[in-house]
Amino acid sequence: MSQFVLEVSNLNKSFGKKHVLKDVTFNVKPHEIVGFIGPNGAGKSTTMKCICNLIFPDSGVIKVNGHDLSKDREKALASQSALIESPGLYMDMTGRENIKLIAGLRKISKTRIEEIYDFTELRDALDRKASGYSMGMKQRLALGIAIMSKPRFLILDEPSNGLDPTGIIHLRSTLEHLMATEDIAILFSSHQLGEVEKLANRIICINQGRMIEPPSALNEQFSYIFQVSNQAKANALALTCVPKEKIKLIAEDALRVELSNHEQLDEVIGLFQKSKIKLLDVQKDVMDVESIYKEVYGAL
Ligand SMILES: Nc1ncnc2c1ncn2[C@@H]1O[C@H](COP(=O)(O)OP(=O)(O)OP(=O)(O)O)[C@@H](O)[C@H]1O
Repeated sequence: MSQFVLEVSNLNKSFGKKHVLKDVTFNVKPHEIVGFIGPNGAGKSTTMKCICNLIFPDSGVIKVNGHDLSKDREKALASQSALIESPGLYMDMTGRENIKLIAGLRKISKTRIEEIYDFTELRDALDRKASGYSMGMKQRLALGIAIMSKPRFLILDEPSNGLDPTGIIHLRSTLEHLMATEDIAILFSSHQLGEVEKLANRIICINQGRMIEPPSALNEQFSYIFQVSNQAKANALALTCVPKEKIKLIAEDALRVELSNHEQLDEVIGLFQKSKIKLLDVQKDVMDVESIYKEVYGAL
């Protein structure tokens, strides 16, 4: 079993004389939510379409769940699902009929279908025609259908496009719920930088068809501020799993800790709880992604 759900190596793609993907290389690990950012025309959609086999790269290798997309297409595609551009729903059918139709084609169990009904949170609206749904409802239905066959990897191209603020908040909670309940990793592209910051646990950047190093500040997105009953003890405990330079004592009862992943967050909280340190508050340290983005890509 591969340690990655997605491996993209040296992808190149040209449209006519225009070389739009230049040696694009990155990986996605199980259970990661990776945000894919870059200005208009940078190559995000083209990369995603290559991964979904909607267009073919000129060279390079794409492996999904260890299966090479060009050599073992069926297995590679069976491990992934995608929402690219508009959700492919039947608008003159109800939400329930849309789900049942695809469930029938994919031979999905009754229990799973019930889970998907719940996942969409459409409730009574499940029996109304999809044409009357809001963008957010259509998207939840499409997401439910996308995860029905339990893919290990999900691709979302600009999932927050066209959603109002309520829809965006709902999308976030839907994706968080998805991560908590399904064995899945997600790669999503977005221009909503605030959303990327809140949703992704890693960010990858592309510019003019080339992957570029995310600025180190973006990796600090895992910084958490812990307000605790005993700062000295909490500091000593945090030092057992995080290097000294990643911990800052920022107030009498608080410390800011830069973590590498969510597992480390659980580890630190577990250590505090075991040592009976009271956690008065835990907050993700919000950073200004927009200014970092401008720094990387210049004025857009
Ligand atoms: N079918 C196509 N034929 C010709 N050029 C294309 C085609 N698809 C994409 N391109 C070009 O490839 C480049 C990358 O486009 P792509 O859609 O991948 O960028 P993007 O990062 O997704 O941008 P956006 O955020 O605006 O969606 C652009 O210059 C675009 O014009």
